[in-house]
Amino acid sequence: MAKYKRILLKLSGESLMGEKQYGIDEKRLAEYAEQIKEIHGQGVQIGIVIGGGNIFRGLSGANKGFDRVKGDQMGMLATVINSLALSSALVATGVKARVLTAVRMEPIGEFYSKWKAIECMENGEVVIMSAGTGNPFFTTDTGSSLRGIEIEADVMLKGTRVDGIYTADPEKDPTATKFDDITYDEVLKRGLKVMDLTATCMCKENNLPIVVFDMDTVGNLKKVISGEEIGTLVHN
Ligand SMILES: Nc1ncnc2c1ncn2[C@@H]1O[C@H](COP(=O)(O)OP(=O)(O)O)[C@@H](O)[C@H]1O
Ligand SMILES: O=c1ccn([C@@H]2O[C@H](COP(=O)(O)OP(=O)(O)O)[C@@H](O)[C@H]2O)c(=O)[nH]1
Repeated sequence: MAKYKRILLKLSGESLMGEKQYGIDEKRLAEYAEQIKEIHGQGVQIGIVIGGGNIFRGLSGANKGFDRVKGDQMGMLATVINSLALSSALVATGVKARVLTAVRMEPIGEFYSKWKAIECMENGEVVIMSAGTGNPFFTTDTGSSLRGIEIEADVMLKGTRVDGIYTADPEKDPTATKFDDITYDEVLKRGLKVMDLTATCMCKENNLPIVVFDMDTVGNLKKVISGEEIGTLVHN
């Protein structure tokens, strides 16, 4: 029995690289698709936002001399590439999936609207909402909080490569300890960098709970959906 009726799943673009240095690892992509298929089979309505960090990030482009706005637009296009790859992998497993875009680019994807996204999910399609918010100076974390709130998701599941929120970045500080649950205020007060501030504030103001969990371990998505307490829950 699934704990949630409708979810917003945020996937990291960087995790899509798997063992590679750049781009998309087909094995990781297929694992994601299989995990999503499993929970789709339980009747969960699924909206997905995927990052683009495996291809391009506006901020790192700006550090190399790119115009920031153009760099961010390149990053948004990178999320469209990842979204198309994920939809293709989902369709290959037999799950209907549709890509919506925050910037008009038919026929690559239909232009996003809340109503279209909900209609598709209610018809059993997985909806992948690409191109972030459509605006520069935002991240896909903020894009996923925004879409999660818009589509009235019960929870935002941030699937990443660490198994929850720690007192400090666990990839840099081996002494960091994990929270089972934490308030938005505490995340903000401690300056924890697992999500950007804008995304955390939006979830706080709109009461959208977040679960941060390790998506790269196969089977974890199903555990979260079943209500197993893995990862870290962020709440008011
Ligand atoms: N306090 C923290 N707890 C957990 N992870 C953290 C923390 N601070 C920074 N991080 C980092 O945040 C990353 C997760 O965010 P994510 O958006 O998936 O990564 P990326 O933006 O690199 O794709 C982790 O890889 C981790 O190194
Ligand atoms: O609303 C958005 C979402 C994303 N981006 C750009 O797209 C890039 C890729 O997204 P992100 O870094 O969030 O991907 P992830 O870290 O999840 O791989 C970002 O660096 C930004 O340059 C943007 O400009 N506006």
